[in-house]
Amino acid sequence: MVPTTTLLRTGAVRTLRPVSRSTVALARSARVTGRQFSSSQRSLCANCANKSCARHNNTSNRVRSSASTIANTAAVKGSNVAKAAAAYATAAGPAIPTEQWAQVLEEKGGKVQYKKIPVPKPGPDEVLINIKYSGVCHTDLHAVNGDWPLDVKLPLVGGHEGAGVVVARGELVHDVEIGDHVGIKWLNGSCMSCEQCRQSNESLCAEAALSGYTVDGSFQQYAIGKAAHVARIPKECDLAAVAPILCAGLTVYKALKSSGARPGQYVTIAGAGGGLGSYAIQYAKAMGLHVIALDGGDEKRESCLKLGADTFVDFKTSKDTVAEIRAASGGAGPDAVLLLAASEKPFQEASQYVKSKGTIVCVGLPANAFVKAPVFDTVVREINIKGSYVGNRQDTAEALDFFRQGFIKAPYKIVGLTELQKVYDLMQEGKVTGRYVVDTSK
Ligand SMILES: NC(=O)c1ccc[n+]([C@@H]2O[C@H](COP(=O)([O-])OP(=O)(O)OC[C@H]3O[C@@H](n4cnc5c(N)ncnc54)[C@H](O)[C@@H]3O)[C@@H](O)[C@H]2O)c1
Ligand SMILES: [Zn+2]
Ligand SMILES: [Zn+2]
Repeated sequence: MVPTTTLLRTGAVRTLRPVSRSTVALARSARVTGRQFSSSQRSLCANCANKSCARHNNTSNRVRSSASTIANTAAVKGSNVAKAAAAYATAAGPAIPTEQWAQVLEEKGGKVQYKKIPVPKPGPDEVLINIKYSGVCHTDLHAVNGDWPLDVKLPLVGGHEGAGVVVARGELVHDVEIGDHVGIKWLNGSCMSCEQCRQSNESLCAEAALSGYTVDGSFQQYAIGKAAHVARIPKECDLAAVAPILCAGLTVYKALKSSGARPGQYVTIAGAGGGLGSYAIQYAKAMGLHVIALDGGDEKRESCLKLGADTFVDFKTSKDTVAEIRAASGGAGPDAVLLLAASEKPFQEASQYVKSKGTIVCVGLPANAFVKAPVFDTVVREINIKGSYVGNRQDTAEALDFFRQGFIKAPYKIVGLTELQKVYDLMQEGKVTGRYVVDTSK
């Protein structure tokens, strides 16, 4: 064991308690940044919806737009030449290679392999995205381990927090331009016509395609997304910093909304030092909540308090987490609990400390786990227990807007896509604080 450096978004390098050599190696190779965006980078076109803005009126974009217009017009005419032009509206866009680097999982429980694979072509209602950065979520590790009761595509390119630039689009896509910044999120596509889709519960669609699970995701340089579902990323947002919003940020933002917690109330966040947890602290603070962070170890304590948590409870050293959480919320217990950990214990404990009439939101997905609550308490204390699963397209837009406004500055560490396996190894050991983001160019 040797001392390591833990690099947080501030860019400060601090010596913390000893951790394993793999942490050291990864930390050394990580390019660390917490920069969201500088004011000079803010463009005039807030989210590039304004097609008459200066950015859209530059020559190259005019050429690209006219290329796609020709392609779309041609598609309507239906000639063979026209169809060929329409199928791949890249005329003035960047050259698209036929091969690319990707991390591929060949077998359940195996190691990911960094190798060259073909660049996919978008279908009529899809876009091809040059992925620049992708966050690494614990869900990606569940996919590798195959520990959920849901089949994984094999071979698989994982990843569902991919931020990049549109380089090609199918002939039915009219509202995403080549050059737009978009994100691959967990929900890659859904049928858009079933009852759940009609009610904006797209993640509950029986036909849902899941990025990096049932379809290839963002641990590759070029990924496909359904145009209707890709996240629209404002151009002023740094693509590395915004990547974790596409799952971690979106998921915890929606879960906080589902909890019904109001400004001034208390929320306990279990798993607060991890990826989802770090973002949950920031969203909760931006919503005016008091935050009680629950996680283990000094590195996570320091990170949670730095991100704005009012109290930290250490599940590894506390003699009575229930009593500590109650005390931190003034005795009555927190109004809301977000269960974000990938372990079962917090799911068994939350009903003991949540306030009467409070809400427990289950988000983490530990394998083979159960939620436990005494029926008597649940009834006479009117405890609400619910699940929350990512978010819909509107939740995505709202979560991104919190980020765009500068409220969300959780720590992330950038490493090359080549180092994905090392990130999985650290995550398996519970040693990831905040989020790792992979750079697909390295
Ligand atoms: N519901 C959804 O839509 C959704 C979306 C994304 C991720 N997830 C799931 O959420 C879980 C967390 O994902 P992540 O990327 O944040 O993982 P992560 O590994 O980054 O963080 C998990 C955190 O939980 C902490 N933890 C472990 N045991 C604990 C305990 N007993 N008490 C308190 N904290 C404990 C760990 O120390 C770690 O900091 C995963 O199971 C993932 O699959 C669900
Ligand atoms: Zn995720
Ligand atoms: Zn549907």
